[in-house]
Amino acid sequence: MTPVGLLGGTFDPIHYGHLRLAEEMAEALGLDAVRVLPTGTPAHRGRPHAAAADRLAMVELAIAGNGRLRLDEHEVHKTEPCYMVDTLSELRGELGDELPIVLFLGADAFAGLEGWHQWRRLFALCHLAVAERPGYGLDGRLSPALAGVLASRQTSEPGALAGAPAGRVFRHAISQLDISASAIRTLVAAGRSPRYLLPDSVLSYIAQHRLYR
Ligand SMILES: Nc1ncnc2c1ncn2[C@@H]1O[C@H](COP(=O)(O)OP(=O)(O)OP(=O)(O)O)[C@@H](O)[C@H]1O
Ligand SMILES: O=C(O)c1ccc[n+]([C@@H]2O[C@H](COP(=O)([O-])O)[C@@H](O)[C@H]2O)c1
Repeated sequence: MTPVGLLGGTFDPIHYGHLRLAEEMAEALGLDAVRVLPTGTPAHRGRPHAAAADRLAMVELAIAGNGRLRLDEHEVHKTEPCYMVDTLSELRGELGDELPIVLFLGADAFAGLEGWHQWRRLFALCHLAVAERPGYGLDGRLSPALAGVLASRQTSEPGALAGAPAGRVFRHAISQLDISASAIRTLVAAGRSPRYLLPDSVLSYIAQHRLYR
């Protein structure tokens, strides 16, 4: 069964690092659909700088015209903290237990996985696809628990993810783009240009709505 991809994020704002992660991981795994899931109220970090409605609008602008990327609104309208295990359980209720779901993560997010709510349950709900990210090498730096997860669950075989609904970890080296939402916010706040780090349509939205000043 062709798995469905899921890219969660605060997207404050969405940028080319996110978009290349979605595109390259989907291509590597042969996926037709990736759900792009902006979080409403993150459980794990401070309140986002832009309102949920603005982050949602920027995601819509960024993915427009890419038939493989679809907005997923499961979290963005929620005012209570969003936990991925809950979102995945909701998705399982809608998509069924058989469809493989692949959660895309940058290496920084994977390295912090133990801090996630009921993190071990994730492996019963989805696969993980972990992308290398500049400044966040994984080898030799993981906690014993996460190193154990890789040792027992890692695969470099896309077919292993299609053959089961959940439980494997696929690692893939995507284009290394040293782009972060926080660096973009810092540039905007300093009156400097973040152009070419994110789509022009998103940049225009930021300017029009005077975000991150
Ligand atoms: N440049 C990048 N390369 C690879 N993965 C990335 C990149 N930027 C973000 N990601 C991944 O995308 C997901 C969502 O990231 P998030 O929305 O927090 O963006 P961010 O740029 O890390 O934000 P911030 O700087 O505010 O922390 C996470 O899994 C993160 O690891
Ligand atoms: O469920 C959790 O406890 C949890 C803890 C940290 C992060 N997440 C999710 O991981 C995704 C990436 O987080 P972030 O902070 O890099 O935007 C996003 O979808 C978050 O909701 C989820």
